[in-house]
Amino acid sequence: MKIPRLTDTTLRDGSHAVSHNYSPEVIRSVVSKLDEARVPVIEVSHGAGLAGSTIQQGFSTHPEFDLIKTAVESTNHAKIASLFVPGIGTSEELRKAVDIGIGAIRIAVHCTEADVTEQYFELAKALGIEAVGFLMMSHTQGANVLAEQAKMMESYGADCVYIVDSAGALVPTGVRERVSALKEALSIEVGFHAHNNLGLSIGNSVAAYEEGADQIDGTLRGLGAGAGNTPTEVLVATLKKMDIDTGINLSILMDVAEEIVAPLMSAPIIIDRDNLSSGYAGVYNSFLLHVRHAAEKFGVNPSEIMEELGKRQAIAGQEDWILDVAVELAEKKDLKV
Ligand SMILES: CC[C@H](O)CC(=O)C(=O)O
Ligand SMILES: [Mn+2]
Repeated sequence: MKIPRLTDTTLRDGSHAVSHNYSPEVIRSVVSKLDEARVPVIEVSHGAGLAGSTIQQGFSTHPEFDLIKTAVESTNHAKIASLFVPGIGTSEELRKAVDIGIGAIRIAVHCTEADVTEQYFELAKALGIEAVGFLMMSHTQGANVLAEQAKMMESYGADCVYIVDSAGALVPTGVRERVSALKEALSIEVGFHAHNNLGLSIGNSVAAYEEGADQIDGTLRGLGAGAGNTPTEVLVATLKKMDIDTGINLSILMDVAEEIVAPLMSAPIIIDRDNLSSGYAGVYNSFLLHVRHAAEKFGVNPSEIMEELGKRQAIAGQEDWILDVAVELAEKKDLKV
């Protein structure tokens, strides 16, 4: 059986769950442990990628390049990756991150927008780093559309393209169809990134692996946007049970998850009403905290906001719709009274 390459994104996707509040000390301690455990790739950046620290996405407490530098300085083996969303980040930040020492960039777009990534794949390859494509909100499109989009990324120089279940809305059959379509269409690697809104992050990651996914994401304790991600330590344990030895030290992972990451969480990530309704409606997970704030401010039910955003098929970058929807629902409620 092929051994999948695991990327731990606690220090990127997890950033959404801690309101982008990572300190250099946290970065140093988590990266050192992941490195010691021999996790091959560790992603570090604002949750929305390079230059994501904005009023719309949420400000980071510490300058992102200081955090990335700390990460690079804390590794002996692992590759440090960052996320890059075209339009949020620009070539300037990509160059700067490469100067600091990242070894991979993960270029994320809504899953029908691959054509905007060309210049960034070309730049990443010209700068000599690994370039990975991230097809966000992959549940919204069928396998053939995703395969076409992935082929575009391949033609721009991508080394791997991910099916990204941003809303945690996919079930194993949907994951299988999508991953196998990419495996068939591409000659490069295929990856899978899960969210746990339907409680399927491990099951979906295993399904992706069984369809041939070469790269799989996780986060310690599942710390990530919304319902969180595939817990890295649980994934490693599950793969071990399947006789797939990733070479990662499970006991170190369990310790860092328990002793360093769990205390960062204001509350454990559970599949509560908001997370389940978000996954069920197919709403982007990083909208969760914004939806909760808007619901509280305008006195409406977060699930209703999720349902409406799902109907409108809101995508990353359309966070301002959350307020629009909350105001409209509040007005309707007032009319009824
Ligand atoms: C804004 C980037 C986003 O959080 C990427 C990601 O992890 C996802 O879509 O799930
Ligand atoms: Mn994610």
